[in-house]
Amino acid sequence: MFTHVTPYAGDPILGLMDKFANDDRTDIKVNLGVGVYYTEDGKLPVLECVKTAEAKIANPPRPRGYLPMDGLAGYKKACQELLFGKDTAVIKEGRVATIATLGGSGALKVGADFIHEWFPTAKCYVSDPTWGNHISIFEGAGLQVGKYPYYDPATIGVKFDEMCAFFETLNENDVVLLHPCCHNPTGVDLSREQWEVVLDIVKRKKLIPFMDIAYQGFGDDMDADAFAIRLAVEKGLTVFVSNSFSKNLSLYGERVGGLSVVAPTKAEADTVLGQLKFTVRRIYSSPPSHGNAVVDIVMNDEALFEQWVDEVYQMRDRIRDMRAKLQAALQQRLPERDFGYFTKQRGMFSFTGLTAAQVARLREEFAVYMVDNGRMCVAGLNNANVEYVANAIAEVLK
Ligand SMILES: Cc1[nH+]cc(COP(=O)(O)O)c(/C=N/[C@@H](CC(=O)O)C(=O)O)c1O
Repeated sequence: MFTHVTPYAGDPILGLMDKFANDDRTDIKVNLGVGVYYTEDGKLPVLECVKTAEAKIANPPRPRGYLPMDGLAGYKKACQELLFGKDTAVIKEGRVATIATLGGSGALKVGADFIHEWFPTAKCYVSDPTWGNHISIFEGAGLQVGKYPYYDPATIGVKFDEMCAFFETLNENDVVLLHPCCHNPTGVDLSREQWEVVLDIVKRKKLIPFMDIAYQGFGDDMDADAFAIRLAVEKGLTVFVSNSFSKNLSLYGERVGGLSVVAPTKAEADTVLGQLKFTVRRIYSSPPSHGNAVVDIVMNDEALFEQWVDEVYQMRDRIRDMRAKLQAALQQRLPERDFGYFTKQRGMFSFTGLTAAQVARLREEFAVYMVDNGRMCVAGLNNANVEYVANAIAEVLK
């Protein structure tokens, strides 16, 4: 019956979790693979603000009825205010259609399905490289997916002129998938000046910008990290924004994300919201109640919101500290090389330039796990393992 079905090769990122868990070497093993924040003690944190919210949810116990297809109103309000700014015109004018989704992944899927249904000739273009699941999700929704020039290993920067020239060749309603901050996997972002240029091209060519922000707060700060999103609104663009609370609320398994679509008019936003709800209904019907409740409580209580922002910045700063320490440790071991990219790159990841063979040696000889493309999740480093990791990288680079 299923003999024609192709075996699944496994996911290059999530597959590492299983390999790491099954690695029974007892001395030291370091997980720099999946984009998850670990504390200095190497543990997944439960944020204080989340503990408070969960205590409220637990007492008195709440029934777990179906949520609306688009999620709790407070959850949607939180997404909009984080992405577009509190009390902004676009929100007051009712031009943002927002739904709660099953993580950022669910937001990308609902958005991709919506685009394929209502813009059937649209193709999707992702940065080269990008988060691998971007390609799978949009192809799975039926869109053809291409790549636009992005990362330049020679400069450890962006192939900006090539990127702009490529955008000039695209057709009306083609989708360009953009990382507003903390680019995955490179950690290399566009400057504010470059965003101005790119979004002017997007506007003139009538492209559909789809901005995927999964690390808000890990770059500079909550508002600065949303600069590109707010600039798109300022330029009068229709923009799709997928957001994730997996990392900045450390709620990976609760599947908390959002999809927002900024429309030209309230009437169009309302129509889009209806179709987004219909798309949710026919994929997973409604979002999970616990994650929705946690986000609603944390984001709409002033004190808890402030506490949350502070906890995110503590995570951000610890990652920055680890970037500096690893860079110094490697520079000391291999002074002839330039490891400046560790502190130039931002967010959770560093694109090391290590080859797949070198990554394999790190895993096999040193039990240091990274994604095959050389991406390192810096949040897996701590003061107990950073020297060990530097030794291992220095060895495979010799
Ligand atoms: C850019 C980006 N967008 C969306 C997601 C999905 O997040 P979620 O809200 O959990 O559905 C991730 C997850 N990235 C990490 C984990 C993964 O691959 O799923 C990663 O890159 O390791 C991203 O890195």
